[in-house]
Amino acid sequence: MSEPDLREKLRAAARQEQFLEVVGRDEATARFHGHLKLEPVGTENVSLAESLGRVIARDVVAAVDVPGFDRSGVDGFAVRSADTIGALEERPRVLTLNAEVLTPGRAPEVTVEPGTATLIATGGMVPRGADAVVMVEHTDVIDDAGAAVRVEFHRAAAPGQFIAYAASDIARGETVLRAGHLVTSREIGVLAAVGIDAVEVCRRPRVAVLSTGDEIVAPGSPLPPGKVYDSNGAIVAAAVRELGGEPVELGIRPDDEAALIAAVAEGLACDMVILSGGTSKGAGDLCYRVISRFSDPGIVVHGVALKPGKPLCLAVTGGKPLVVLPGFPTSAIFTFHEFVAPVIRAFAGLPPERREAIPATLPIRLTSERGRTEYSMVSLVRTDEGLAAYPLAKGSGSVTAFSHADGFVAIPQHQESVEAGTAVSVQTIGRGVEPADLVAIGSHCVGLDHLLGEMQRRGQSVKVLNVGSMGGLTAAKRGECDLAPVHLMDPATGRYNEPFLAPGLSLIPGYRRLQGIVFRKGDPRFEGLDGGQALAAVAGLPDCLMINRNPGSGTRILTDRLLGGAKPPGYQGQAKSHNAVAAAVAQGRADWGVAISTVAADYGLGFLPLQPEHYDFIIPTSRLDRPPVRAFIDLLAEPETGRWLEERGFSV
Ligand SMILES: Nc1nc2c(c(=O)[nH]1)N[C@H]1C(S)=C(S)[C@@H](COP(=O)(O)OP(=O)(O)OC[C@H]3O[C@@H](n4cnc5c(N)ncnc54)[C@H](O)[C@@H]3O)O[C@H]1N2
Ligand code: MOO
Repeated sequence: MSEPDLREKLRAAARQEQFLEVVGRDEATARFHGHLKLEPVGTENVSLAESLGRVIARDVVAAVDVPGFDRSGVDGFAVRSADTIGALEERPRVLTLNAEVLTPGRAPEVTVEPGTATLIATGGMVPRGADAVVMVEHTDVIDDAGAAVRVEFHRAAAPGQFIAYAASDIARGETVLRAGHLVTSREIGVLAAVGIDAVEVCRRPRVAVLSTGDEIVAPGSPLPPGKVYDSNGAIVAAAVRELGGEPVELGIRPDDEAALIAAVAEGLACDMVILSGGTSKGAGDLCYRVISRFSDPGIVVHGVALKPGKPLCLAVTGGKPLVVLPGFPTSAIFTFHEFVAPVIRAFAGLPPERREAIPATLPIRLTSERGRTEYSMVSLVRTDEGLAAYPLAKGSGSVTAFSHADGFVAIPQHQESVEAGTAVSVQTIGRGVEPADLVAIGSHCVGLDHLLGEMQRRGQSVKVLNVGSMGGLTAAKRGECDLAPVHLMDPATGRYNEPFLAPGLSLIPGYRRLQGIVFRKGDPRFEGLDGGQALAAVAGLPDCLMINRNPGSGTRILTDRLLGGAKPPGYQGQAKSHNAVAAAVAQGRADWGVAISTVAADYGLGFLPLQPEHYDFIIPTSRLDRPPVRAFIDLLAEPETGRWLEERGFSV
């Protein structure tokens, strides 16, 4: 980059387009809603079949009775019930058969006079005079040549027996569906029953969805270094559809003011425009500036005292909402659901969402930033004492924090932490909380992913929380999981996992993963050496950068042991997973690190074996006999599992 270019970028970055005024959540909602008409954007007539998934716009009143006539519920004889009083098997009543057969759809012509009966089928119209139907099973026909056909009745009939009276299901003039009702197959059945073939539904609000940023790439394209797939566009468009709207996907626009103004103007042909990214303070954050071009009234909120979601920008122009969601995926979708979804629902004719808050206990301490109400996404697991709410502490930049969450816990603006063991209220997201058959909390491994995938294929639902080996051990001690996958080396003895067992915990041996040095293939500083030689060599190479692991991780303990107190360049770096180590080496941010062989292979890296580590399963002993746990232990022992693990570079 040329010197003038650099200076220009720096000036832009330092310009600090301030948030207008950071406001609280209620204030933000009030300002936004104050400029909007929260009602359906319009209605349209659609055919009955097309009404599936739509919202009824106007109360639907039945124009006919259902059933439309007094209808027989059985195959038998229509009678006057009084004629059957006292009928018994051994003393039947005998009635004369009328010369009419009432099949469904046939209007009766003959009145059932006293002493007579008419043959009627299920669904037939009950004739005048009759007030009951007797099942054919409880009758006998007397067919003497020359005489009128007579019928013997072996049972008395109560008045009204087996007759569904006209309008007993739906009465003409009755409201069968109310405005705001979502049409499912069941509603379609009701509409059809009252003869409706077209229905007035709310028009789906059209919502333009736009992702911004030079770094954003559409899924399906190759991903150059430093670029990011557009997940916001996809999740927002799908959420719009879920809420009864029609997304109009405008795709991705670069950080270019003119292009963005044109895109927003195009989007304003819809009922609402939603952008994401570029609303904070970065050098390329121009959405705020773009939106400020639009008036009547224009921006009403820029900055909310929430985490995630601070840079949210809410505007209204000509009655249409114009929203910039923060770029970070969890911030984007969280603020979408908090501020935008209620507006889409109203535009789509849907009533406000009913939300559920359920009590749970926080198993670990949560810290929070002062000054903003912080919403921590949590995953719920069942324990003997109720639900435990595990924070999915991946931050606003994560996609999975929101997508994997069962709900969230709010930490008030002025609180800095919530202690472990605190009772919290969890606001659930979307679906209800379904307890999984098997809960695994601990260290992640692709081998375990395979095993759990197999469990799922066999019909057992699984839930996995990757919190590291230590976190898994603690969860097992507290009875929060069925299994804790761990690889903890005792620094004193070099033994794995077993030294960490506590009373009430059992150890099920898993498999071994080969730990070693990962490096870029062809690097002459490593090629041809063995692990030990490489470790000795790097200590003396000042330009050979290491990427280290976080203290407390099994790999860090091993690395420290093998380095014997040496601290090669890069020792202070702290990647949190095998994959993060491999990515740093593959991308040249570091030259070497310690990771497992399977991950080295996935990243196309060179690998110098150091030693195997034991990846085992700690299981609360009280849960050993749970059928899903037994099934998991059995699966581990299957020869096919062993073969799969060996193929992937693990040893059993
Ligand atoms: N100096 C400050 N920096 C930041 C502040 C601040 O107050 N001062 N606020 C932080 C907060 S809080 C958030 S949230 C983010 C939001 O920033 P922007 O809304 O401007 O978003 P970008 O910078 O464009 O992107 C952030 C992040 O998200 C990725 N991204 C963007 N669009 C998409 C997409 N469509 N799909 C997937 N991922 C996307 C983008 O690549 C960035 O990694 O700012 C903090 N910074
Ligand atoms: O508001 Mo940002 O969403 O804290 O990360």
